[in-house]
Amino acid sequence: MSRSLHIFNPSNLTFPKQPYPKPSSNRRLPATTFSPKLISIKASTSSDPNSSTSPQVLISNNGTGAGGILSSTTQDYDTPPSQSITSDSSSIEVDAVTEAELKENGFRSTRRTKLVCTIGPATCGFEELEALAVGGMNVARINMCHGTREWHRRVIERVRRLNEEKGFAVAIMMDTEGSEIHMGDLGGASSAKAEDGEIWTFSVRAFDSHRPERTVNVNYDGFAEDVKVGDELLVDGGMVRFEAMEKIGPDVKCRCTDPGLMLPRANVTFWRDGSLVRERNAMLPTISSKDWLDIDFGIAEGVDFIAISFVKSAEVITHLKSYIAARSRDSDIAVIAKIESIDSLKNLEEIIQASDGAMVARGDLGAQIPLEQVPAAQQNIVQICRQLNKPVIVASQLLESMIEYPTPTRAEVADVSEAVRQRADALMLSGESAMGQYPEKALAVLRSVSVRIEKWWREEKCHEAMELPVVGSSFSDSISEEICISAAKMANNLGVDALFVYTKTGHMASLLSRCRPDCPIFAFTSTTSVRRRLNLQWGLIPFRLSFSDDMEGNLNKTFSLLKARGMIKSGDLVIAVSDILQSIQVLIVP
Ligand SMILES: Nc1ncnc2c1ncn2[C@@H]1O[C@H](COP(=O)(O)OP(=O)(O)OP(=O)(O)O)[C@@H](O)[C@H]1O
Ligand SMILES: CC(=O)C(=O)O
Ligand SMILES: [K+]
Ligand SMILES: [Mg+2]
Repeated sequence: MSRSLHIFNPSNLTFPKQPYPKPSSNRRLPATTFSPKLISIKASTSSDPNSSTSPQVLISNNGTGAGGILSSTTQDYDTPPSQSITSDSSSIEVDAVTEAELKENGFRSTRRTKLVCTIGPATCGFEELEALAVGGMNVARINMCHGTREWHRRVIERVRRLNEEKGFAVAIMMDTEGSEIHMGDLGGASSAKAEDGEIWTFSVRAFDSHRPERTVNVNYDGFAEDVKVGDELLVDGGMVRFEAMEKIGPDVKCRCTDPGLMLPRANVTFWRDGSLVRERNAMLPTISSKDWLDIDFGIAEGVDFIAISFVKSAEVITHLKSYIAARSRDSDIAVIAKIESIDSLKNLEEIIQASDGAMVARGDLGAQIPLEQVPAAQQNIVQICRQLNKPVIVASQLLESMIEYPTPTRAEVADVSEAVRQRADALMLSGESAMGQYPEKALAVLRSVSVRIEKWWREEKCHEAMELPVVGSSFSDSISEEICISAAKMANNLGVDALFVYTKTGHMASLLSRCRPDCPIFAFTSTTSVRRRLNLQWGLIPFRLSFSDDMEGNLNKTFSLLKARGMIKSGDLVIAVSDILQSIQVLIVP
């Protein structure tokens, strides 16, 4: 398939304009206090290791306020990171886009699927980044395959400034290059067109300034030795194909068999007798020496996620996690395993278990397994992630034609719909937002398709009965899981407007998200970095709020702050859980 072949381009069709107002920096309003009316169902438990009491369920209907039943306090969470807790305890932080969406469309129709945008030359400016944030970008991804560290540092700085000045909580994901084979940077050209039958030279020689015509450099020194005449070369996962004709020292002469556009640093794989050749490159380390430098850069910059390319085993993830833990004592960087190689499919469960999340990196995956196997792999990865309670991103070519055209193909819309229907946590734009002509339009398509499919799914009431195995290792963890499963079920049965979760580390929020309830989940956390990280997870609307161990006080404060901003109203029905008190509370907003 060629990137340049698009049969249908209806330029008169447009997607809906941004429904959101421009973000405002006036985000804080003073609190007023009042008591909520409370119907409480409480599973009172103690996680005190010295206590032998087993959990008991107390059901009470108490219209007088929250105080009476909220007695026991548990401390089963980790100590919260000390950094970035704002001292202003009378405020709540939520971004202007979410706030506007809640006010305009109500709780029910907020978008649950999260959106990741790869930042590149088309979107690296402050205004373009702001437009993406306004358009619903939850996570900005920087790909260390491209650009310099200085370039990436400036992008990170701008996203930070956007968060600080405009109240967004856009998280930053750094994606490593990995040590797979790729082409050089095309000497600064934005792309190179290969036509059918043309002879191109793939060379391990580095070209300083002048790149000879129809010649590309390959980054792997063993390339010319490993390739055999007759092998098939796939550029960019098969977007362009060649056949190896002749080897001359460091050069391999190849004939183009499937024409198309080659992008700088596109990946290269070679196939022999219908299967991928994994000779010496299979021995290359998952994390190269350049990747380690990039990881140090990511830690120093305090990125929220590090995505590791071409993961082969769980060990590399465990190793990286301990490296990060030793280097960055108070910031907690989540490690995302990119599933894009045959080896990662073989060790899928262990890899996902060891990681903080996964990415279905369909671009490279489709160059390593036959294309027709990619959809089944995607469904399997999404399902395992959900079962193991790890966020999952579906990535690559979701709206590929929008790199060039302002409207997607019907097939692309169907593909996005399928990922939403599978209830993946997040969808990702790659070239569409990094170097495409219509980044904001592509984001608007992801947004509108997500909202539409989610609504259809709720209307159809097609809750899949997915078995959710126990993921926690301690008894206290199991209690939290049961509470979240029950709270989500109650929320669906009672048709409540929102689930509230007060969480220090974000764990309780992720357990609720895993249940994929009908209503949105308002996640209150006291830490800015936890708030940003929760932005990757399905259905969570993360707020920053300082809260105490007194749940009655927390609820009063939250209701008054949200009411004052018009984000909830009297009579709304809410279910609240927390990692402070192991209970489920059903509340009517007073
Ligand atoms: N920082 C950047 N500078 C220049 N171009 C970029 C940058 N980031 C992305 N791009 C362009 O956008 C395209 C798509 O981006 P994407 O992040 O999906 O990378 P990729 O090279 O396809 O590889 P992978 O996602 O497997 O790491 C790239 O091929 C490149 O042309
Ligand atoms: C995202 C990515 O790395 C891929 O699809 O290959
Ligand atoms: K990468
Ligand atoms: Mg890849």
